[in-house]
Amino acid sequence: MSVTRENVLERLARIPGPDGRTPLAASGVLSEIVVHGSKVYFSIAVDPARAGALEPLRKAAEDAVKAIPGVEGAVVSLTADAKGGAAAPAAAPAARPAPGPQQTAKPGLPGVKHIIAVASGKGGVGKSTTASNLALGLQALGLKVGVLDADIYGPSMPKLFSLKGKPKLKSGRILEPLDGYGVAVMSIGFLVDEETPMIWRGPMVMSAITQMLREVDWGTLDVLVVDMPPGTGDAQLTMAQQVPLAGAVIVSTPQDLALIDARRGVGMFEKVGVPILGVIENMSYFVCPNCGTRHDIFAHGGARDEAVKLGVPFLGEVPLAMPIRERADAGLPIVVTEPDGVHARLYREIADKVWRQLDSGTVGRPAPRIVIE
Ligand SMILES: Nc1ncnc2c1ncn2[C@@H]1O[C@H](COP(=O)(O)OP(=O)(O)OP(=O)(O)O)[C@@H](O)[C@H]1O
Repeated sequence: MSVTRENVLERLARIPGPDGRTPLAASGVLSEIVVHGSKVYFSIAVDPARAGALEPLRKAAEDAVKAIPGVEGAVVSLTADAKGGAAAPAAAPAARPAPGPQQTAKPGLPGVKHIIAVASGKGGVGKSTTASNLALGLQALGLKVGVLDADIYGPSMPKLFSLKGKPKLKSGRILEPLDGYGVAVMSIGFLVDEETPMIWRGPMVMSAITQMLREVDWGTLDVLVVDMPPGTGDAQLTMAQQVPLAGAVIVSTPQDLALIDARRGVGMFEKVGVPILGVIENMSYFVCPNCGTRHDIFAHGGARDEAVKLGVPFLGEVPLAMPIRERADAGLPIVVTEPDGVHARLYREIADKVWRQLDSGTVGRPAPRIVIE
């Protein structure tokens, strides 16, 4: 028998919702219900302050759905609703600037000092490669670092950190991150088959991210780097709103089209009050490995100009270089496997600029321009 959304709602009508009276199915807190073959996925939006108390409700809903004939698996998670987020206790990192106009106070992660996003307006600009090398660059500064692969549609961290296998369950629902060159890594790629991510949409994406953020034992971290899904659509906006971000790094290539998207990325974070830590120009130029001649294939310098125009810091240029691609694709990130090379140095310098802002609490403010009259 094939399972339908109605079967699921019928079961959920028998369980009292978060107020203890209204049936869960009618309480207006359910996300879209996704039925994929014999598996069912949905989330329940709750006030984060009540998340612990409502865990039995989550479990009851999951068990009820699993009991439907034909259902082989169900994943039900609690997700923070916007109203609840605003009422949540203010445990955000100390260095965090005052929330912007549309930003709500989101509970921070215990033990994690700063959470930063690495984002791009469009796909394929090297966001994940940059995120992994930035994380390792921060580690090279002597910091404790984690990476959360939130690119739910195309998780790359398992490959970039050469990690396979499933995270161990620590206690209850809490997972242990995997260790990639000393960095704590969590990715949806560790948890689901390659085929599965495509069905995660809208609220489901948020629910998966919330779980990976809050139900993982991150330990003590100076920085948690979140590799965002590319683009500036609803999923990205929701994530930027829900994750307690100290700031965002935007990766762009220098072409006009990529820059338009990068500008949208900056706009998206600013809209939700997340400061921009800066822009990185990736694939900025190409140095011929044979003759050493430099070629500005994509019209170099566009991202620096754009950063100046937008009034956000410019963090640095990373060239289009075969060793970066070869090592990234082989799971041997250049910052750790060629630490004395010119590329590792570039990433460390970028990491240093990011860390200085986080550590000094001057996030998102560009360096003052010195004018000589
Ligand atoms: N500076 C660079 N020099 C050479 N190759 C690079 C550089 N940065 C990234 N690449 C390569 O470009 C490809 C895309 O990079 P990556 O997967 O990091 O991009 P992305 O923006 O995260 O993509 P997606 O949006 O698809 O997740 C990879 O093969 C990667 O090795």
